[in-house]
Amino acid sequence: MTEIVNTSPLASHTDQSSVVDTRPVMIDVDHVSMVFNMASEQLNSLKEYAVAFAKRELMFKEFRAIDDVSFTVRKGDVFGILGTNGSGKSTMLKIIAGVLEPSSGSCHVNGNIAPLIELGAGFDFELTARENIYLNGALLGYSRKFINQHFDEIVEFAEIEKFLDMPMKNYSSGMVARIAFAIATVIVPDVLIVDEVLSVGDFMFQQKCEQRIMSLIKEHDVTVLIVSHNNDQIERLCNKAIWIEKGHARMMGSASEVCDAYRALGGHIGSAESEAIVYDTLVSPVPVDDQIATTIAGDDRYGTAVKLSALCERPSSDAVVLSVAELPSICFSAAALAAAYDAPLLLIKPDHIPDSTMQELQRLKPSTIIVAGVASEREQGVLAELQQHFNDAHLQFAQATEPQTAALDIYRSAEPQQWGDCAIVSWDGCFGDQMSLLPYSTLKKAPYFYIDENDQIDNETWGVLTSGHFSSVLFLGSDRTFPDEMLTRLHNSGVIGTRICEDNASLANKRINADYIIPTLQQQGKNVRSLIVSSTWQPFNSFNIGGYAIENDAAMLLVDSTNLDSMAFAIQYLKELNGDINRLVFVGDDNQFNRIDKRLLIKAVQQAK
Ligand SMILES: Nc1ncnc2c1ncn2[C@@H]1O[C@H](COP(=O)(O)OP(=O)(O)OP(=O)(O)O)[C@@H](O)[C@H]1O
Repeated sequence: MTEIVNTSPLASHTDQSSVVDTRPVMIDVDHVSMVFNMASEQLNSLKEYAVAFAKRELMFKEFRAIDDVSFTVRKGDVFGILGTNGSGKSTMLKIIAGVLEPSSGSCHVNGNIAPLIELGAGFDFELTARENIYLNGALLGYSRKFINQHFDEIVEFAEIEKFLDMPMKNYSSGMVARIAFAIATVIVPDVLIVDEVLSVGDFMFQQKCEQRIMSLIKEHDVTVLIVSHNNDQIERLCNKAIWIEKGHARMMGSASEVCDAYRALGGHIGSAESEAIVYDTLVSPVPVDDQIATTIAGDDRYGTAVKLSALCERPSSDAVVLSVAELPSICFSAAALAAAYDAPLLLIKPDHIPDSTMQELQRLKPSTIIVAGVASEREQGVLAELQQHFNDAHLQFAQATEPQTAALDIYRSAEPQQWGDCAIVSWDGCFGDQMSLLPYSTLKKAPYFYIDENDQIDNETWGVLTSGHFSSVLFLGSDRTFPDEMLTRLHNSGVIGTRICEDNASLANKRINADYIIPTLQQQGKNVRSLIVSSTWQPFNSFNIGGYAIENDAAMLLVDSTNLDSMAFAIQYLKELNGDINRLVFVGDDNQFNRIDKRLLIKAVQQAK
């Protein structure tokens, strides 16, 4: 059975520095486990609890929040703790700060600690900030005289001069974080422990805290322990880090190595085998040649479509297809229409043309504009904008907004002879296969049609498919939706029907490349050397990829970068292509593919050579 979140140590790479470190050990966590006892049934009141306790009916189940974790932090280290939600980071910090006693193992801290762990602990929210500075200072062991001496410094750092005499219950969590951080760092502690504080304040304050931490480290050699969800922050501030997952230590080492592994694997689902493939690629010594990768990304889906349009030369076309970027099926049909017209596809909102799209339209100066997917009651906005800016252009609307009727409307927006002799029939949610096919459908000028809400091909669509225009139809779906009997009927009308149905989008992607895109380009004397990397679940960046793919002899590579199985499949697939590929074009911003995702796939390309 597939393990969803892996927790075993990435052992071969755990803290393998061979240099003997002679700096004093400040924190020594030795085989620490923390077991919480939780009532196994829900008890709603103290009375219920007392009754259950008296009857000896109180049952507990053990929950191991930390499981045999060991590490040492040396003087001057800035040590980061990474891990997904609930993985045990705060519990670990509480054990180090002495707030919790470990169930087994030991934890020693050498020197005094300034713990910034639970935001608001040590404050009385009915009191003013001024009173709380003395209260919290006293709890941290500072004398009144010491606080008096440093009071202005604390207030100045926390930037709360104007609110000093306001009760703290009226403070925002960011303001509470400012005071807590200012008080805790007014002395120079031996060990500073920072939990959620850095993530609560605003950006300016976070920067100020980071600067204070850096000066404590540089000027006073303070040892710092930081927990953060933001691995960029851990990488920026820390020299070493540990990754804890569901209470287990997965990896310890230099902050940059641990952060990279966490970016590639942390919180990502997938089998242990897939994780091993991704991790081995990550740590393999193959140099990363960034030159083989390009990224095409605008500020949003509209901007990305504009970038792709601008990268394609289409001297023969003076038309533009606009599609509302809401329903993928309408956009796929519109992409096919753009291919039929040899025209660019740009994206719009239902009631408005975004600025980037408008600028590209003004650059292209089309004489025909075909708009797909604008419902009649909302069309006025788009229509008015087009009439205002493109008074002389011929405007055409395909107004239907249901996948299957919109596809027919869009098909009829071109003359039959503009279409090729192949058609594609799909269902609305089948993004991956439709994306994989885009270079082929563009090349073949193949229209996309859709099954109706009863999973049936309606009579009108069937009539178009068997009109004699098409010689072949690709069906994206299983034999439940497209049964043999239907293919036979189609065959009797002189049309060859083929089903494409694989277990997942990655397998279908590979089959579509092998059976359709690579051979079709080869027939034109072209070899596929590039892959356009698109996110499996983000079709909105990729609808007008077809024209770009054809001009660049490219096939598609669909990857879900949050899924280790998908990432491992892509790595293996690139290796199987045996060095045929020498260019990757990533479509979409960092949310689709971050620098580690890109690095992994670039390495796979280089390993294949
Ligand atoms: N006092 C407690 N009793 C029972 N369970 C607890 C207790 N404190 C923490 N836990 C559980 O231990 C696990 C680890 O919690 P912890 O707060 O250490 O995680 P974390 O990594 O800091 O999470 P987050 O990133 O969400 O802050 C969680 O499942 C949590 O519910």
